[in-house]
Amino acid sequence: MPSAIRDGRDLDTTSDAIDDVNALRGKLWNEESEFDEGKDKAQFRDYDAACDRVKNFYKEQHEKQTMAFNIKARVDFKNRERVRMSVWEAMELLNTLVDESDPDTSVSQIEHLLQTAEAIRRDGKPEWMQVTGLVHDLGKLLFILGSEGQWDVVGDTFVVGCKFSDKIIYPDTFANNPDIHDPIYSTEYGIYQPNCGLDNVMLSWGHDEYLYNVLKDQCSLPEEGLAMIRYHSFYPWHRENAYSHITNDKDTKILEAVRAFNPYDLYSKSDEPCNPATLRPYYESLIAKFFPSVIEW
Ligand SMILES: O[C@H]1[C@H](O)[C@@H](O)[C@H](O)[C@@H](O)[C@H]1O
Ligand SMILES: [Fe+2]
Ligand SMILES: [Fe+2]
Repeated sequence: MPSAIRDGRDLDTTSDAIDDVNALRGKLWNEESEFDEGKDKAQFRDYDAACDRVKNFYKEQHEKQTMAFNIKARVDFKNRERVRMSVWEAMELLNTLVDESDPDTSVSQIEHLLQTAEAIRRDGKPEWMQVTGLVHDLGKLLFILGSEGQWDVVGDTFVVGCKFSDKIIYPDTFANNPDIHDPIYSTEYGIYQPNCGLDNVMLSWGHDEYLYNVLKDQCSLPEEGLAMIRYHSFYPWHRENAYSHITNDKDTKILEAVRAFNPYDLYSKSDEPCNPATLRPYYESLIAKFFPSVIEW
């Protein structure tokens, strides 16, 4: 393995390291993963069979994630007072949240983060991807730091500003979202140009968007790691192939990375529980390679 990847340092600044990542990308993304198949894959994300907690969550989210709300959320994000905390402190703080949108896990958030990272590590993936797994849901801190509820923090994401895709789970629950009556937002392209690319598209506000914006200038994860964070909940795109009319070639490239990450996030939910105390030294050493000791959240 090239040294820059093994050591995991300066991945965003040295072009050698970026070449190393590119050279390995094909290999990494295409290998078969070895998951503990405790639960059959078809049993995950079964929203028909989901309990009322999950159904009510999405009904509320799909009604309230309007374009107006999304603009306000971004303005509030820019103007917020920032809390300073280490990555591990953030993991511990997050542990009080029970995610109402998730039909597949009731384990604590710290366990989910460790299960994801451990599954990536077991498959021999590089350190930057392990640590991406470790932090990918830390955006749920939004709930503790100031959100309106869970509906603007967790759950799958989708595009706002154009017609809501029927590839989003429970598509009928958009019936009470005022944007479906907007003369522009309700059209296929809405405010977007054909194939403008996801960089120019507004995704529903939540833990992915928040964490991406917090970390993009405060870590040395490669572009693929940041994409895994930003788009991991964007199932209508990465699983259902929606939105090809507004995505571009750059998105097609990062889609591979997001898809490579997804099984670790989803299927590790049935793995053995992890012990945070035992794993902490290993992950603290990885955190130190990619993040400053204190992050402004
Ligand atoms: O319920 C889950 C959970 O909130 C995850 O963190 C999110 O990434 C998924 O997209 C969602 O389905
Ligand atoms: Fe998530
Ligand atoms: Fe997750």
